[in-house]
Amino acid sequence: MSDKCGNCDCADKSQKKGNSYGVVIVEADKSHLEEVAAGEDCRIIMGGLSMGQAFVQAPEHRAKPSVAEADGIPVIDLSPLFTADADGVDALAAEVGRASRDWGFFVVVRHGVPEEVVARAVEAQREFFALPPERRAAVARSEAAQMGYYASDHTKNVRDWKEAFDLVPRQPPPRSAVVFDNKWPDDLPGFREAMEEYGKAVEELAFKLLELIARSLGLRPDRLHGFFQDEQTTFIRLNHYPPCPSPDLALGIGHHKDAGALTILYQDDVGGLDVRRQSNGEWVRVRPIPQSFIINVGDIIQVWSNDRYESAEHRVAVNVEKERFSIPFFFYPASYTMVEPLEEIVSEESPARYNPYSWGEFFSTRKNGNFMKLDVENIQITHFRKNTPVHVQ
Ligand SMILES: O=C(O)CCC(=O)C(=O)O
Ligand SMILES: [Fe+2]
Repeated sequence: MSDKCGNCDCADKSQKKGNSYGVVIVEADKSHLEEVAAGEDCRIIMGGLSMGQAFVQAPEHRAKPSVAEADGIPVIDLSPLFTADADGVDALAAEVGRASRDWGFFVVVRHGVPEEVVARAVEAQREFFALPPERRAAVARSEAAQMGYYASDHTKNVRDWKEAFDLVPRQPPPRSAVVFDNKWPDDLPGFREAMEEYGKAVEELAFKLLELIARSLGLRPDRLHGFFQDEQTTFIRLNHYPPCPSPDLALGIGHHKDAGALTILYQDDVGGLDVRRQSNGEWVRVRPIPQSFIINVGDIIQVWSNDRYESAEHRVAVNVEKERFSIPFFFYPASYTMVEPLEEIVSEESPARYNPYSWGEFFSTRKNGNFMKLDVENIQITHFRKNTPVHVQ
């Protein structure tokens, strides 16, 4: 096997050439691949990625040149959490509930995560992606040890125009199916400390948000905490989207829903995150707001709430001129959690819409799916929906 990735110049030898690991070509779809003239011949290398067929989205999934910036995505000021104002917290929970129901997404400001902690993490992230390729490759993830660097993720079998570094803010016990050992780059002073500090601060915010979600569902504030107490499978991802020569064809991340409970996302000032609005199915861009986090409820909260809240589809558009950085914190429960609609929420009139599923198994299947081309869609919560035929895209 060659010592290079089959699709670009990254060091991922597991990548087979062209279509064996790229776009699933359904007969009717073949035409759009010709727009990237014969793959290799037209390669433009940017930020270590080179444009080729594997990145080409089917026409219906591409970003349109102008997507409205959403005024509609609610911006929620969390400061009532930090004053002893019980009425303020109730009103906040109601606001979080409405946003989770109508959008599945909201932006929080005055969230309590210190500005300097975010700044140090972002600085460390930029330094990491500025390292020469061999130093990034030295901390590459593998199928057996999935934390670390990679430049070859696929969403729905189309390659994403990005590189990333995954780490866990807490070490789960070794009995988890997936190995979660962090890989820290050598000679990058302050990187590990900045990430650990960031992970701790954002986890505090995650628990506060969980409490607001529980209150908004009429549950006791700490009702959901137990799922995350000791053995969380939470991880942090540092995303780097280099400038892209064909932002009309490729995406930074293809359309998807987040599988976990909550995602707490830092984005820089470039913009590119699009959310599919639930009321009309239109894509809207989330406007960058300094010192904010974007929050989305993931599939687990959709299931716990028995569809009162919906995990919204989103994607990341890229652009020709600017690189973009983001940091999602994926707040995931312990791997032994059985995910099912909460008993307080289901009733005779509103029976459970999902069969229980094991989070650990779901998570490992999803993660392992990142390493191979799948003939069917990777595992989704729709597969556990009661009385619904399995949906394969
Ligand atoms: O980079 C972003 O804005 C979003 C990233 C995202 O959706 C993800 O990593 O799941
Ligand atoms: Fe996402």
